[in-house]
Amino acid sequence: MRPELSSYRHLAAGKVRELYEIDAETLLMVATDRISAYDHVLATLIPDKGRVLTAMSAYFFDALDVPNHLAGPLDDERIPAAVLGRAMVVRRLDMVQAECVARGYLTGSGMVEYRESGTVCGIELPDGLVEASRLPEPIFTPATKAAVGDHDENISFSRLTDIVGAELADRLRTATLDVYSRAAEMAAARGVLLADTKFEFGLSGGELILADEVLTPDSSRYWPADTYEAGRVQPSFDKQYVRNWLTGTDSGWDKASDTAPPPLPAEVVEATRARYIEAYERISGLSFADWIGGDA
Ligand SMILES: C[C@H](c1ccccc1)n1cc(-c2ncnc(N)c2C#N)cn1
Repeated sequence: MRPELSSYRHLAAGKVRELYEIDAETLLMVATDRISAYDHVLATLIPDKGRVLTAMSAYFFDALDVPNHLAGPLDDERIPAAVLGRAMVVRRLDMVQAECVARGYLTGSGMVEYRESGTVCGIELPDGLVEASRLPEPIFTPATKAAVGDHDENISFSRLTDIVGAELADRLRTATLDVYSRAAEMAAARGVLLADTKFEFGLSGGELILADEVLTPDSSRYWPADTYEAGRVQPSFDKQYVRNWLTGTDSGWDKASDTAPPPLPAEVVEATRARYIEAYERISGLSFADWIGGDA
């Protein structure tokens, strides 16, 4: 008999995720069907988003032979029925207080910084790069962890060294770039570009452990390879329908205003759900219909 979610102490809430305590050594990380866009958590849920993103993390944890924080199978008996398929039982770790970001392409905050200084996190880049340029090689661009709702702040490797020490900073950089490169190669083989991704690591007995969600569309930028063209903002593989509707005339919403976005129409919800499933199936080669949970 599976326990009720209410039997676990709620520890933390992210924009779209929840963290619960199972016991002193074990946590339950739950992915909700919430979606965020333009720094707002939308009022409309995307059915199965939590399950798709959990399936994506589970796929990569399995495919990448990197020590990770999973403490049980994705159908572990400790997972409540209400969140089966969108929750992971994980080891409680001493989390490294930095976001470990790898970038293979120039966009987002990296592009903003490059325009101002020709560098990203203190890393000098060639002249003449434009929005979505592929970088000569992937770069490690750490950031400090922001409070929920705030933006992470990009920091230099030297600053990271001040925060976590030189030895751990070097291990974080190596692990981040290694996992990014392998995942990017896997995705590219299936026609999807992994532009950048954010990892979180923890420590257990001095060992570096890959934690949090990994290589999901919420922690990464995925672009369709067949429409890739440097020099313009690329369409998000998963959120473009939402972005286009919110910034189009039908929504009546002004992105520059401080007002909450309106609810999404059913056709945008369904198209977005389908894109999340397509991303998972294309990248993993697995069928989402075979994933656990749902109809809980
Ligand atoms: C950012 C993320 C979070 C998720 C869900 C909701 C709010 C925050 N989070 C993960 C831990 C964490 N702490 C100890 N051991 C771990 N294995 C993990 C993990 N993963 C702390 N925060």
